[in-house]
Amino acid sequence: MTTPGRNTTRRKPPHVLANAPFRKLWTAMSVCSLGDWLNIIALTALAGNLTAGSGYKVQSFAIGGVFVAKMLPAVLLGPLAGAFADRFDRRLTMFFADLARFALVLSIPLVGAYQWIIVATFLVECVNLFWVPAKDATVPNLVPRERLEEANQLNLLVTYGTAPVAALLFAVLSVADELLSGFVPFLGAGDTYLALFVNAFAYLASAVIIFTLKDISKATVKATEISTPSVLKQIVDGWRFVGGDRLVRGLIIGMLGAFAAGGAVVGVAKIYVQQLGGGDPAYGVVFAAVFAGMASGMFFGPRLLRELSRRRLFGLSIITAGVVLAAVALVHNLAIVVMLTVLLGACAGTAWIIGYTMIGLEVEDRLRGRTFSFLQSLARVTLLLVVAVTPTLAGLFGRHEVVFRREAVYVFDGSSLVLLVGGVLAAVVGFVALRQMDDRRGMSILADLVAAVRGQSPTQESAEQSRGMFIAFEGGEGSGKTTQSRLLAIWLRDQGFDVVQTREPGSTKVGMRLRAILLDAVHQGLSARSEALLYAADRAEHVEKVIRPALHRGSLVISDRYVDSSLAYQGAGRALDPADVVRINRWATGGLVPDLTVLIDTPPSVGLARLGGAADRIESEPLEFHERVRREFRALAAAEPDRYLVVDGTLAQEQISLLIYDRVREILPDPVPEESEDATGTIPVIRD
Ligand SMILES: Nc1ncnc2c1ncn2[C@@H]1O[C@H](COP(=O)(O)OP(=O)(O)O)[C@@H](O)[C@H]1O
Ligand SMILES: Cc1cn([C@H]2C[C@H](O)[C@@H](COP(=O)(O)OP(=O)(O)O)O2)c(=O)[nH]c1=O
Repeated sequence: MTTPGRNTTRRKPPHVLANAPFRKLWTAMSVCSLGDWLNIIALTALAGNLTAGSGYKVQSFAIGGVFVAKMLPAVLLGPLAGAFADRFDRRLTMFFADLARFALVLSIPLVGAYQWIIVATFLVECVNLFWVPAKDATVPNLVPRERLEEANQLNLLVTYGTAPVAALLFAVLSVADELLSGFVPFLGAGDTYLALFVNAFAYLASAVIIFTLKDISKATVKATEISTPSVLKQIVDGWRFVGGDRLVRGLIIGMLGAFAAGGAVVGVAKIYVQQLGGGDPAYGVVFAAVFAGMASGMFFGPRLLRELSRRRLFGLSIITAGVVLAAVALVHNLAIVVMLTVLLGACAGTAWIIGYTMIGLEVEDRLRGRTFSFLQSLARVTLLLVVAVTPTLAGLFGRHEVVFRREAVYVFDGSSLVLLVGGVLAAVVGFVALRQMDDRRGMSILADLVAAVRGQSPTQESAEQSRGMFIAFEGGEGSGKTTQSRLLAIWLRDQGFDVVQTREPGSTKVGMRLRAILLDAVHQGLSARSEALLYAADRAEHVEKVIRPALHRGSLVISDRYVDSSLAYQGAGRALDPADVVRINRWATGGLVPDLTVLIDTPPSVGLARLGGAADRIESEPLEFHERVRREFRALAAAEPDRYLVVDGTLAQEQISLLIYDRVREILPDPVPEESEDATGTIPVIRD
């Protein structure tokens, strides 16, 4: 029973950060993330600087080694650590892990040798393997179920959002390091020690925060359920499930290409920047540029070129990323490289977010979860390979100078080569992804792009671009569309054309059910919007299953009613916003427009009088409704006289037919001269 006056709706739980224990954990997470990123940047820079005197090759290998040491533990030992998190107290696990990381990172400047960087990096990552599942398993204990997604998003935000912050912080600390080197005994230019100290103290700060976090209850959620099985097993299983789906295949190939392009820059940034005369601060800036670009791509990308098909934007952004990457490789100017890197990141971020959203929206439920986890494992492995392999490859290639007529020397080194090859590969991958999943095949991408840049809707597909021809009949009730479309079909078949005669609504299996709902006089309560959507749904099915395949076969398609009926009946008749009706129908039909629309213009009083039998839902609308419909049909035809034939529906049937034949004859594809038909006796076929 409810008490009057009391708010009976369940109150929304407060924001997840209002929850003090979670806020503490999140703060610790943020600090650690910042430390992690600082760690990878500082250590790769340090590895490069320590080996600076030993030549290009050694230096490249040294940097690649740090990346490998960083990534290897997760791939090799991931599943073991999850089990550990369930068996021990999570607060203490995290606390001691933080202390261990603090000590290990602090030891690096104290030892100051390359070998120790590798060992310490490997150990820090091993410790991370305990920290992360303990943290992941703690979140569901602190946060109510309905807030879990929000918590995960915040988690993701700090995991990647701290990267550009750390990179810029690194740039600042490198400058400070250099400035202070004269006064503070421990510091020297290029030793990145200041960054490592900040990194170490971030772990210490996290340890203190975690220690005060007394509310972590004993395990109710098992970390083993959260942490993933072996990465390799996930990938193999995942591919078995999703590899057969064309769309998913295209998405995954493309997203990995985007990811790898960003990874290639990160992998060789240190040596490349050094070749361009930049020091550690510049390295920090390039690193930040990749992530800042990615973040802006993820944020702005989906808002970009709204009129362009998302699938096309996806493919195009990867191709652009590839081209930009190649430009990064060839342009040896630090400032331009930084700007291009932001652009590269933005393209990669756009592709990634569009791909992610598309998996969410278009991949069937059964496959979606697997697709996401497959993608994440694969992304991790790809990143590992890319950041580890790129500096190594760069090292193998070495450094070459190209001399142009003695005046100009162009240095082409391994890092340029790797970036160039990476760019070409990314462009190819983008191209493959586009081919795999293009939803506007046969339509010019350039024209779409130009239209989208101008904020216009994409060029509509005329059936001419496929091999067949598409004629639609429109008009009010009883105007004679059915009669005339049948006669036209007979006339065309007599001439040997392959004709598909069809109508809306109800020419497909699903369409028949929709038609029953739409025209059944019993369904009086249907709202105008659902009516418009149901007609559009019927049309989408009609276009995809009947019209488009027939056009691709080269047939002539004659449809009794098409999009204009919706504009007239739902737009004008039901007074919906015409722009909305246009938009949903463009989406439903993929922009397919008839080559010719025949409007049989008949006064409603005449047409309705011709109809016998019970009126269906729409026929029984008042006369005024039908007048509005007629006016709209006429207005549509007047706006595009080239694509319409308007005939007076009160004329005699035969007269109307002749007018229609005359007009259709003009646009018939490949008219076969009568003599040749007589001569060969062959049936004319429609070709381009
Ligand atoms: N030009 C015309 N003059 C008189 N009656 C016609 C004409 N065209 C069709 N009819 C008749 O009108 C009725 C409705 O025609 P139909 O082709 O089914 O129209 P629609 O498909 O537009 O509702 C039919 O009985 C048909 O024989
Ligand atoms: C295709 C379409 C039809 N309709 C209506 C118009 C017609 O009353 C009905 C189609 O029924 P139908 O019996 O095919 O009528 P007609 O012979 O007049 O074509 O559906 C719309 O309102 N919107 C649409 O988009």
